[in-house]
Formats: sequence, C-alpha cells, structure tokens
Amino acid sequence: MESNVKQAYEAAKALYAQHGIDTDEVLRKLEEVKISMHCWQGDDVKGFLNADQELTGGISVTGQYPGAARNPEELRSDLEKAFALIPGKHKVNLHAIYTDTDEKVELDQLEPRHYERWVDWAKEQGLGLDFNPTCFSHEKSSDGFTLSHPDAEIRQFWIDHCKASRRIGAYFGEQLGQTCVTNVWVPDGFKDNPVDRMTPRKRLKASLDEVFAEPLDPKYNLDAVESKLFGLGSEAYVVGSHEFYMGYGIQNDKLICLDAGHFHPTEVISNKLSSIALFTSGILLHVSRPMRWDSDHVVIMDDELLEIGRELVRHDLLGITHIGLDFFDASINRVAAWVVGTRNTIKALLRAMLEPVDALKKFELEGDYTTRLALTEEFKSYPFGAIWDYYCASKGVPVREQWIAEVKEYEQNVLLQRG
Ligand SMILES: C[C@H](O)[C@H](O)[C@@H](O)C(=O)CO
Ligand SMILES: [Mn+2]
Repeated sequence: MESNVKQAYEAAKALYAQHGIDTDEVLRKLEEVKISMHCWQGDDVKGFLNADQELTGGISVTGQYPGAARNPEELRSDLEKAFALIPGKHKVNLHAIYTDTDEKVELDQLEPRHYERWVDWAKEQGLGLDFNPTCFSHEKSSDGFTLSHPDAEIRQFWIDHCKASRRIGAYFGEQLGQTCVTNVWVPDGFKDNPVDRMTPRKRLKASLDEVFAEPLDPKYNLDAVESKLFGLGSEAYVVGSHEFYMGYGIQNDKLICLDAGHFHPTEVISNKLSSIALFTSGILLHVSRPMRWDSDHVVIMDDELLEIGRELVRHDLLGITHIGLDFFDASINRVAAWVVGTRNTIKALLRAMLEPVDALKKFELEGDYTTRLALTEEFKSYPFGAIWDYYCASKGVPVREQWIAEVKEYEQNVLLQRG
C-alpha cells in the first residue's frame, strides 16, 4: 500500500474517532455487504438465448459504444475485469436469457443445467448468483402481456417460465452456499387508459400464486416481486403497480423489490425503506438512476444514492436488504459503467457508516434541529475519501481514478478486438 494512502487514513481515522466512529470496524462491516451486479449492462440486455430478438417490455438501451459481450465467455471476462476494480466480494445477477448452453431451449423448459457453467465460474470466482425470469423480448409477450395475459395458454407459458426460474434460483443457492434472490418483473400494461384495471390484476395475482406454489428452501432461494409505474408503451397503466406488489409481497411473504426508476419523477425509494421494513422480512433494491423517466442511467453519487445508503445504515437494514443494481448504458464503456455504479453504491454505504448517527438521533430527539442540520452538513466534507482509498488499497483494487487506465487498456486489448 502506498504510504500516503496509509498516512491519510490514519489522519482521517483520528478525526472520526473524535466522534466515536471506529473506522476499522466500519470497514469490517462494509466488506460484509454484497452488491448484486447485473449482467445485462454488459450486452445491452440482449442475452444469449434469443440474441436476435428485439428488446421489448417497455425498456430501452441507447448508445453504440463498441465492445458489447457477444457470448457467455466474453461476458464473464468483462465481469471479471469489473470485479477486479471493485473492492469486496459480490454477486452477479443473471437474467434467464443469459443461458450458457448449445441447446435451443424454450423459456418454459429451462433447467439448472443450462446455467451450469455460470455456477462453475461463480464458484471459481467466489461470487454469489441471483436470478430473474425474462418476461420480455419474446414472441409470447409481443402484445405487452405475460402473467396477466387474457389467453390462458400464454399465461401458462409465463407461469411455467417463472416456476422454472425459481428452481434455477434454488440450484444457484444450494450450489454456491449463498441465498439466490429470484426477482419477478413483468412488463404487463396498457398504452392508453384501460376500462378494466381490476381483471388483469386478478389474473396476475392468480398467476403469481401458481408461480410460488412450490415450496423452496429460503436458505437457497428467496422470491422477490418488482413493481413499476409505467414503461414505454404502458404509459397509462401497469398491472404490477407498487400498490399491487406491496399488497402481494406482504400477504405472501415475498421480498418487495424497489427500483429507483419505477416511481413518479420526484418520488424516492429511500423514503420507503423504513416503512416497508416494518411489514416485511426483506427488501430487494434495484439501484438505478432515472433521468426524467426510467432511463436506467449509471448510478452516480447523487443525493438519492446517499440517502439510500443512510437509510440502510441508520436503521440497521443491511441484514435484510439485498442490494441489486439496474442500469444499462450503451453510450460508454460497459465495464466502466459497472465500475462507476458499483463503486459508488459501496462508497455511499461507507459514507453513511461514517456519520455520527447516534449523536444525530439524540439531537433530533432533544429537538435541537440546529445542531442536527449543522453537524450533518459539516460531515459532508469529512475525509471519507481517505477511508475509501485505504479500503480499496487494502482489498487490492486501484485507488481513486487509477482504475480508468486499466479499463482503457482492456478496451484496447479486448473490447475493440470484438469487431
Ligand atoms: C432487465 C431488468 O429485469 C429490468 O430492468 C427490470 O428490473 C426493470 O427494472 C424494468 O424496468
Ligand atoms: Mn429493475
């Protein structure tokens, strides 16, 4: 470790210690936090099962940056590069379309063996895996409906796909000795105002009941359900709204997934955590950055990311919260996108852990809002960067912006050779 990094750490450590914050202990806690890095940033949500299929489901990727992964080997190589630049041991979040098999298989027929190579790789790398059924980019979802489809046969196809996905999730959990979160998101909705908002929701509820009917060991697989306000082509109405899944998740003991881009433009998920945590046994996050809509920009250190970190730390929610990322930007180097978003998410948690929470809570309780405000603001310029640099160095990953050169080198030697 460079001596200036260590010296800066020691000076910062002494400053934080004056407020009773033990930075060594903070870093021990930080290394326990796993971020689930989404595989789909690496290839613009194409996957390998039906890679020629157009991306549908009301989501969109823009940009033409060269070097997207074209097969599982390339995607794993890119993920490895990104993880080499991110401190800590984490997870990879796979979508069902990221099969690694020579077989032509339909979504409702998927089995654990179609992901065996992912599991071998995850074992080798010491990573966990999470999973998602892919209820979009398919001819059977071309009219915008899946689990709530009025046609029973089409509905059954998607039910079977989600059931298969849960079994794959349980296989990941059992093989890797780390619980897999299998998250169900369906795009179902109407472009224009519906007459009947209720019946599709009844169908979605019944389909989910079927999907989740098979009991699976929660040690291996946990189910999550993800709501959304609107998508491209489902602007007027989404069947799986926030209220729908709040109800479903609480009634059926499922993790409620909060995607930062799935709410009204000024609505934030940070303000929902303390409520949902009171009524559920767990939460899944899709940390994203909506810009004017659910644009899935790369996560930056903005106020909402900091506030998510604070809520998780201040209310001790890290133990019950599964932190996933969900962004896809094809206008920049895709490995860099992962590195920026993931490092920022971890750094936001670190910043939250470096706040004098007990003192701030005490001032609040005593009604001393002046000190609450003043101390919060002063802490924004405390030297958290020195703690972060030390953490990166101690985990053997590049300090500060040094990682950019490594990504550029990888781009020259690997990404640009893909043609
Ligand atoms: C690809 C993901 O599953 C998808 O982004 C979903 O999680 C979502 O957020 C849709 O808007
Ligand atoms: Mn999402």
